[in-house]
Amino acid sequence: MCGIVGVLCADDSSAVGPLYEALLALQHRGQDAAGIITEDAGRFCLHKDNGMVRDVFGPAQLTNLRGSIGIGHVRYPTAGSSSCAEAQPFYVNSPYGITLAHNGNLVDLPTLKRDLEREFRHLNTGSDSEVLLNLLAIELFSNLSSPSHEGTRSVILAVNELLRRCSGGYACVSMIIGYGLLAFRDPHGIRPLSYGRRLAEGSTEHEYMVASESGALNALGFELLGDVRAPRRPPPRRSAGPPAAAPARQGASHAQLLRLGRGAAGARAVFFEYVYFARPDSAAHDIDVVIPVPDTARTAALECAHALDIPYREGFMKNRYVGRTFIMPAQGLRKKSVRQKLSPIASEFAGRNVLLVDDSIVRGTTSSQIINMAREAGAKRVYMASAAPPVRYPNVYGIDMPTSAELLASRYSDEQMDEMAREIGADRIFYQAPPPGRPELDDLRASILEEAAAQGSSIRGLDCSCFDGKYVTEHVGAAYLQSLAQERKANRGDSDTNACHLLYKLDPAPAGAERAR
Ligand SMILES: O=P(O)(O)OC[C@H]1O[C@H](OP(=O)(O)OP(=O)(O)O)[C@H](O)[C@@H]1O
Ligand SMILES: NC(=O)CC[C@H](N)C(=O)O
Ligand SMILES: [Mg+2]
Repeated sequence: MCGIVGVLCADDSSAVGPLYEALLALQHRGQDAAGIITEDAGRFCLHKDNGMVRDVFGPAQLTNLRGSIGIGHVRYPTAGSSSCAEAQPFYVNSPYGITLAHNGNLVDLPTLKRDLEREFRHLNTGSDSEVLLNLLAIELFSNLSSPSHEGTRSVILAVNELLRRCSGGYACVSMIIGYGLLAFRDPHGIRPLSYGRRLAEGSTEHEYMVASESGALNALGFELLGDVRAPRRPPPRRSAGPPAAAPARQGASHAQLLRLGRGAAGARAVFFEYVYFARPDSAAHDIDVVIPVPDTARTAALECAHALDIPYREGFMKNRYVGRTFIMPAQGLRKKSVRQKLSPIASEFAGRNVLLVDDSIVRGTTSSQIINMAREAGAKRVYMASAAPPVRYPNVYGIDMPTSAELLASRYSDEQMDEMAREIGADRIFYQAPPPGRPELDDLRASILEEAAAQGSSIRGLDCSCFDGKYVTEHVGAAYLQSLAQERKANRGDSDTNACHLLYKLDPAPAGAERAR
């Protein structure tokens, strides 16, 4: 998923504080690497590395990040490797200085890389975000050097051209030396990006923030102004409008940031950005207790228990020092971390029939471990429920699940649920499903769109490709998915090696930290 943030403060204020705090608020979107870049008197100050935000930034690093404007990133790798060379933001020095942080995934990467080679750009990593930055640089160069395209307009033209060239899911924040802060999203609006403002302390001037989630804005006291709009469709070649994005020029009116695009109709968010509720199931008669799989599933489990009228109990203690397992980069690490993260409270399981509720089952790593733990703790029968429907198709837009082979549900049809339950050790498995006669994803769509509208979001459609295999962009067909699978096979060893630094960080901290109190 990755988390991105951009901050534009009043001239004499420092951007690094809000950037750092926003990254902490977005930490759950990426645990692999973190980075912040600011601009100070025409120079970029950058610090990035592998690790969690608190590990990457100490007082010394934060002090060096001077300036009133900056962008930041927390990374969950979906392209290239986990190497710290691919931590973000990325930077190029021509035209001017440009830096970019990206959430999402580009499809058709080989073609874009070939194009860049032809245009004499050097790529130093396997990251698709570096490709995006170089495309932006090329387009800025051709537009900024045209005498008829001045300032903001030339930046908008450049972004429009980039949108035309790139397929996939991408939400980006960028800084251009001498121009300011820029934010844009892919034409389908697959990845989220919100923006807001607050009054600078002791001043009547506003400061602005763009972030992957409105939660980061709320946490820092920014008033939510809306989503960064996705253009209605990929704009035609060399067109000036509608603008997809606008820069906030340093020294110029901050209000320019408000012109962050038009025409959000059709914006399409990916369902994984939302938590939703499971419906009661007819098999509720012998369930004694509903137990959530912390953290994300709590809301779904609570609603499920309420609807089934069965007691809700917190049956797992969560180790607060272990992060999200699904976004860890290697299967061995994910498996080990589920055990480190959750431990069963025996009295909640002993002699009971339990319904474990999770928000989703993807590879089945969490469910198989959790079910095992529930049995070890003395549960009589263990049922497993997923608030999301079966995840059967790869995600190519910024979630690291590029092959169907690794997805538990892809190995079983709707008629083979008992076999699937056996694979993960459950007595039965339940998925969110529509009432008879209703199209499969209707309820799910309706509930997410209702909640999004209540939050003032402009989302009108959802990318449900993981459930139905329908991809909204071009280039994603059987051949493309096949090539991703081959690439994944070739790179598997890589990702396990790169996970070592995370194992190191996860292991020693918890016990020591607790004892120190
Ligand atoms: O079937 P899997 O491949 O295991 O993936 C699904 C699990 O991963 C996520 O949890 P995660 O530990 O990442 O985060 P959380 O603490 O927010 O629930 C999600 O909430 C499920 O529990
Ligand atoms: N999860 C993401 O959004 C990843 C961004 C980018 N594709 C990377 O791998 O760094
Ligand atoms: Mg979970």
